Formats: sequence, structure tokens, C-alpha cells
Amino acid sequence: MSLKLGVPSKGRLMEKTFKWFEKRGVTLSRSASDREYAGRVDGVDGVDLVLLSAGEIPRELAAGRIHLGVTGTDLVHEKLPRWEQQVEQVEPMGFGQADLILAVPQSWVDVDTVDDLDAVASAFRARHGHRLRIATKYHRLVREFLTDGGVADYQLVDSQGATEGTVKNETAEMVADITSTGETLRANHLKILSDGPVLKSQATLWRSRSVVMTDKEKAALKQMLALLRGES
Ligand SMILES: Nc1ncnc2c1ncn2[C@@H]1O[C@H](COP(=O)(O)OP(=O)(O)OP(=O)(O)O)[C@@H](O)[C@H]1O
Ligand SMILES: O=P(O)(O)OC[C@H]1O[C@H](OP(=O)(O)OP(=O)(O)O)[C@H](O)[C@@H]1O
Repeated sequence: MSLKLGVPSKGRLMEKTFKWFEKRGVTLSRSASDREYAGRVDGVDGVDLVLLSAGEIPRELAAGRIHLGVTGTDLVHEKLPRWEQQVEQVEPMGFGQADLILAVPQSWVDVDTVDDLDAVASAFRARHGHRLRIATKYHRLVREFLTDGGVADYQLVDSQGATEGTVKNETAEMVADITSTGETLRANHLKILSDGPVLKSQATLWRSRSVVMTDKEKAALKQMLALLRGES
């Protein structure tokens, strides 16, 4: 069997991933049709390209269906419990930087920190009879962060997109989401809590810890890593 390299098939990480490999002597190419999720790897023998959504790459690494994969730190930490046991970080790639943050309405002038949030959350529950709602797709990371910060009076509301709009739409009181330029937060009149971020993320090359490799796969991995690390 060949070594399997999983890369984002679309979205913001795809193009930069292809360029990052190219710069290191490994050419990734998609088949002629953009709609066909197939491609090839040139520059190292015995490697297959697997095109996947960035969000699915953590699971495929953990299951051992791909040996190497490119995706954001945020997605690995969110989707894999005890991620260190399932994957190993090979190289941070220097693009796709984003911070996972907590943000509240700018009009909450008394709330700047997690401590302030704790006080407001308790008062909110007493006044409204339900817990303060935080919209996010990062359930695990947000829960861990708030537990560490001693905040308990809240509930998570799942939001898989347009998360900053949930406050205006009154389906949540605040959000936990990824930001890079901060423009979406500003446009939606939200401000970031100062004691964060919950996580700093960037595109990263990961290696699965779940596969037993054949000699051929081991040789391809060695050659690939030497090239990517500039050792050959
Ligand atoms: N401004 C940003 N907003 C959202 N994600 C960003 C941003 N900048 C970098 N990223 C990173 O990009 C990755 C998500 O990539 P992308 O948006 O292409 O995937 P997606 O299409 O949302 O995933 P999927 O294909 O699973 O739906 C995450 O690791 C995220 O941290
Ligand atoms: O800080 P900024 O540069 O404004 O970027 C942050 C925004 O980008 C992402 O959304 P995306 O574009 O992936 O759309 P989505 O709302 O469908 O997730 C993220 O969820 C924020 O909404």
C-alpha cells in the first residue's frame, strides 16, 4: 500500500497547502476536473493524495485511514479527545492563523474578562430563568476553557456558520468563534474577552499515531519528512 497524505480539498487552506509542499519539492496536483476529488503527489515515490474537507482530516488521521494530514490546530484539538495520543504534530505551516475567542456585545460595558462573565452569567440566570447562551461549533474547547475559568452558568448553542449573527438574531447572548482580522466581530458589534484566546490555531502537518506501516510506507514517510524538513 502507498503512504496516504490527506489535504483540504477546498476552502481557505487548500491553495496555501499546495504552495507549501511545492516550495519543499513535493508537487501536489488535482485531476483536471475541479469537481473530481482525485489527485497525485510528485517528488516522493509511493505517496497517494487524499482530498478531504479540513474538518474531516482529524478523524481520518485518528482512524489511521491517512498517514499524514494537513488541517488547523483548532480542528484537531476540538475533534479529537486527548489528541496527543492519536496524532503527532509534524510541522506548523505558517498560514491559516486564527484565534478561537469568546466575544460579548460591545454594549456589555462591565464585561471584559472571564471573571466578569462569571458574575454576569449568574445574574443572567437569576433574571431570565435560563442560562446565558454561547453560540459555537467548538464545544469541547469552550467547555474546557470555561471550566478552567470557573464559569458554570451558561449553555452552548450549536452554530456551524454565521455564528456572530446569532446575537443579533437573539438565539444566543454571546459567541465563541475563530477570528483572524476581527472584521466579522466588529461588524456585528461584538468585543473579545481579554483573557484569551481559548486557542491560537494555524494550519499544521500532522502524523497519525494509529497506523502500523509497511516497510514501503515507512520508506516513503522518511523520504517525505526529509524533504519537508529540508534535510535532503
Ligand atoms: N478567518 C478564518 N475563519 C475561519 N477559519 C479560519 C480563518 N482563518 C483560518 N481559519 C482556519 O481554517 C480552517 C477551516 O478551513 P475552511 O474554512 O477551509 O474549512 P471548512 O470549509 O470550514 O471545513 P469543512 O470543509 O470541514 O467545512 C480551520 O482550521 C480554521 O482555524
Ligand atoms: O476575523 P475575520 O477575518 O472576520 O474572520 C472570522 C470569520 O470567518 C469565519 O467564518 P467563515 O468565513 O468560515 O464563514 P462561516 O460563518 O460560514 O463559518 C469565522 O467563523 C468568522 O465568522
